Amino acid sequence: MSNKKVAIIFTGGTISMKIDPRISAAIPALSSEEIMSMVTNIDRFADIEIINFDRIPGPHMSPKKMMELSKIIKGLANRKDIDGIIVTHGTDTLEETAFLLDLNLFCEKPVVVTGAMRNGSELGYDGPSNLAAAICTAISPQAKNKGVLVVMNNEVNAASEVTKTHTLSLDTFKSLEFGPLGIVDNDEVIFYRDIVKHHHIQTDTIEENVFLIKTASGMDSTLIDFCIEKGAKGLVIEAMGRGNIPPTMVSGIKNAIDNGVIVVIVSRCPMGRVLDSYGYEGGGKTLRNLGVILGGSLNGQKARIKLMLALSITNDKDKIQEIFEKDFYTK
Ligand SMILES: NC(=O)C[C@H](N)C(=O)O
Repeated sequence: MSNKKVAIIFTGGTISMKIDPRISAAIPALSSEEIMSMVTNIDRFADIEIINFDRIPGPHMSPKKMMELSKIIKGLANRKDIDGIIVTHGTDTLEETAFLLDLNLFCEKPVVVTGAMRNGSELGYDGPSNLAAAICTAISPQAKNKGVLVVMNNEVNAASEVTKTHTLSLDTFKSLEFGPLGIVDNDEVIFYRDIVKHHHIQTDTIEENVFLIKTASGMDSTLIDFCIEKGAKGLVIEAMGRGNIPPTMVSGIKNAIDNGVIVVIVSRCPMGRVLDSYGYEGGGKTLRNLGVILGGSLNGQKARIKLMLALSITNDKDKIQEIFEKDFYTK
């Protein structure tokens, strides 16, 4: 029986880096061929097609580039000879790209995002083992129709749930609230649970004029008003707890909504969803009455990606509310 074929799109990140002795710091340096040469025995599992998209660090990734990536993946997914697709990525923004792809792709074939926490000059470079686990996932029939998956440290997580939790641990990608979907063990993927609620946003463009503001005690409306002045189309507020903000920020939210800016509320807590359960000034109920949208249990950076995609298809607040809240809120 012939091998399955996997396309690997290299975008950069620590998985592509080595330490430059002149500056004693990691920079992009490894070619995709050099990286693949360290993934030993892979020819027993799959034929690999390499696509060199870029060699940028995670913080250099942009929503525009994510959309380019999505387009390339759509093309690959339509090819009969490709069984699965892998994206290598800097871990700093990996969850944002993975989530954008998850929302934008309608693809039966496995799409897996991976990276590395240690660069090619460090002891215990984890790029090759993460790539090996990603390849095992990409060729697995069980990984079909699961949405975009993030595979690192032999854990399989859903792009819609996973977040980077640790600055240096190899075990940094966690689905804090619900746990991983599965594991890679003995070159095989084993799934333990599934995602029931998949959201999709069909678009080829992205609205970049969307800002993210985190709340902290005593903050006022200065940053919100600044975003409105700069012509923001959307605003994500990382609120406190269940979705509450300091009373001094309420005038900014009102100003934003009066100016047609779509405002989505998420929580700065790492787990749990927002709800309009508090009625005091700045509480979720007062924000809801002003017209904010509830972002469920998404973190700020993911809610921003979703709002950017939603705003590329409509400016209608009710439609965007439906995009965010369907399946998660009944009233
Ligand atoms: N581990 C990593 O990939 C972190 C790196 N700063 C990046 O995102 O490119």
